[in-house]
Amino acid sequence: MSTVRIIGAPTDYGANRRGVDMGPSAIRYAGLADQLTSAGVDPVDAGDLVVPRAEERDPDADAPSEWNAKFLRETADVCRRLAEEVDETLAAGNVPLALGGDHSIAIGSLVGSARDAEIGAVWFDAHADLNTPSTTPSGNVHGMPLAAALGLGEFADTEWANASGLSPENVALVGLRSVDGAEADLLREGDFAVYTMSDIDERGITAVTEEAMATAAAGVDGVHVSLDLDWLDPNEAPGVGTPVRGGVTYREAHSAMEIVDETASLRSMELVEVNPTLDQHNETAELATELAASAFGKRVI
Ligand SMILES: NC(=[NH2+])NCCC[C@H](N)C(=O)O
Ligand SMILES: [Mn+2]
Ligand SMILES: [Mn+2]
Repeated sequence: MSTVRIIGAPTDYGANRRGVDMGPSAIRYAGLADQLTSAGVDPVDAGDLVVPRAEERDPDADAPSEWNAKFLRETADVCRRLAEEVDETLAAGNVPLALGGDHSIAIGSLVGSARDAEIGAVWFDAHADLNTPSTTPSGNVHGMPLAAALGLGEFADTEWANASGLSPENVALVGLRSVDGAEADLLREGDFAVYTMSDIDERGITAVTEEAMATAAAGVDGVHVSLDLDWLDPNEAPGVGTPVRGGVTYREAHSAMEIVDETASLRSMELVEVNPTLDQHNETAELATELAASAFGKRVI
């Protein structure tokens, strides 16, 4: 039985709306450990990383002055510690499951997962999260983690560049429907495997997810699955800070996570962007726990 180590990263530094730092608690209270147990894995809870309150900090401290990236120093600090936890979890032969927090924590998951291995990544998200401090429309780092972990643009000068055994040919983005101008250029020109909602409409979630997982897994040691809850339609997942209409349904989401399990290449995973202050009766957190269970092998019979 594999052991899944839960690591909470209660940040909201990277998001425009506060409250996503309560995600790890909400996901635990929604029954994450029981769901994982019912999936046939053994959950171990590593607790939460210590994350200072945003109120204690200056959003612009230490970042190069021309950079539009709020709380970058704080985000870097959390991600450094998360990367360490993820790396140690893998070294012990276990599977890390990080709980956000906003999506900026993915920098830490990706860097940690890729520290001693070549990895791929599948990004289930309405957004591409490929902005950099010069292309971001918002200055919110949760719109930048994939660019940061790949060392794109200004991120080439940071500790993350070349630190990671992750390259664009092994990155698949699934469910896109809100992409900024510079991100669209990157996706058109780059080596990424890109699946918009239209591709899901045309080809079906099963074919798209199978191809995404196969592309991410090709020639590498394993795949990091990053699940941003705003990937789902806001009707299913209202508790997120940047909802976008037209997302995947409840059943499509489960179907995709079942394929993640069947591909048997899952190395590390994260559940991000659950914001309890925007949720209804914790249902988005509950959904996150169910989807994790599907990804780790839960079936009806
Ligand atoms: N992880 C997320 N929810 N990202 C939303 C990003 C929104 C927008 N593209 C931005 O860069 O500000
Ligand atoms: Mn998103
Ligand atoms: Mn995201």
